[in-house]
Amino acid sequence: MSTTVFIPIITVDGPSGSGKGTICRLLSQQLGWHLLDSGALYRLTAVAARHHGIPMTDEESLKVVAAHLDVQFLAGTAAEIKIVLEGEEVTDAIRTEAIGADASIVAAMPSVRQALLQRQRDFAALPGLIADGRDMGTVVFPEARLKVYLDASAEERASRRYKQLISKGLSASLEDILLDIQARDERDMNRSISPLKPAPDAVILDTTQLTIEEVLEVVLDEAKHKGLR
Ligand SMILES: Nc1ncnc2c1ncn2[C@@H]1O[C@H](COP(=O)(O)OP(=O)(O)O)[C@@H](O)[C@H]1O
Ligand SMILES: Nc1ccn([C@H]2C[C@H](O)[C@@H](COP(=O)(O)OP(=O)(O)O)O2)c(=O)n1
Repeated sequence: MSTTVFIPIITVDGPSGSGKGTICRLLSQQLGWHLLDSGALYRLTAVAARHHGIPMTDEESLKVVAAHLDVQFLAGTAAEIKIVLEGEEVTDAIRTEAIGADASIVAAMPSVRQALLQRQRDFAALPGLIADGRDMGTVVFPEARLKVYLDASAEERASRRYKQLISKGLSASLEDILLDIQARDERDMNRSISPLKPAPDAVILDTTQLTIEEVLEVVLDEAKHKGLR
């Protein structure tokens, strides 16, 4: 007789700059669970395509790139995960706004999403998984015990991104970032496949006026309610 092992999963979805990555890293540290940064897979597909000279319009070739991504997620210092693509470290290179925009374009292609689906599900392992993305609660892990949807005003999200870039010593324009965020929201929310939207059973949290610590506390409380800690 085979038994199915229950793997606890917390999904965290939401638009760019809502705080998903930050909260997911902290949750993964506090609970000691695995972490899936699904956005990184779409970013890596865009970077690999650029390396191979494939235009972001060529869905047939992009699907092949996504299906054969040669990537390793290596444990680095603290919560930092080192990402190696085709033997080259790309941890920072995949985080630019330009790659974010390309990722959002390839992510609207059904065959690219299909090619990455099983790879994402394979991250589920004991003692548990924190899954960060756009469709974690709706499509990839619909059985997750706790689903969180983080949101914040576009202006607040742009301001967070702006501060993040400036603190890294990069130059940035707040207006350009706001326009980029609005364009990405529009594409991610209105695509025909797996659009960004809260799962019907998601806990929706507007973080515009909340600190990172406050958001973490609410999510940890919800996890406790669901018997996850
Ligand atoms: N509640 C918050 N209040 C203020 N700044 C935040 C908050 N949540 C996240 N940030 C900051 O906003 C930036 C973007 O957060 P991030 O976690 O990368 O968002 P996402 O993964 O949703 O794109 C980071 O610099 C992070 O420190
Ligand atoms: N599960 C996911 C994760 C990301 N995407 C797409 C849509 C996003 O605009 C890009 C980049 O995602 P990522 O989470 O890395 O971006 P942000 O950190 O939120 O700016 O990938 C997706 O369609 N589905």
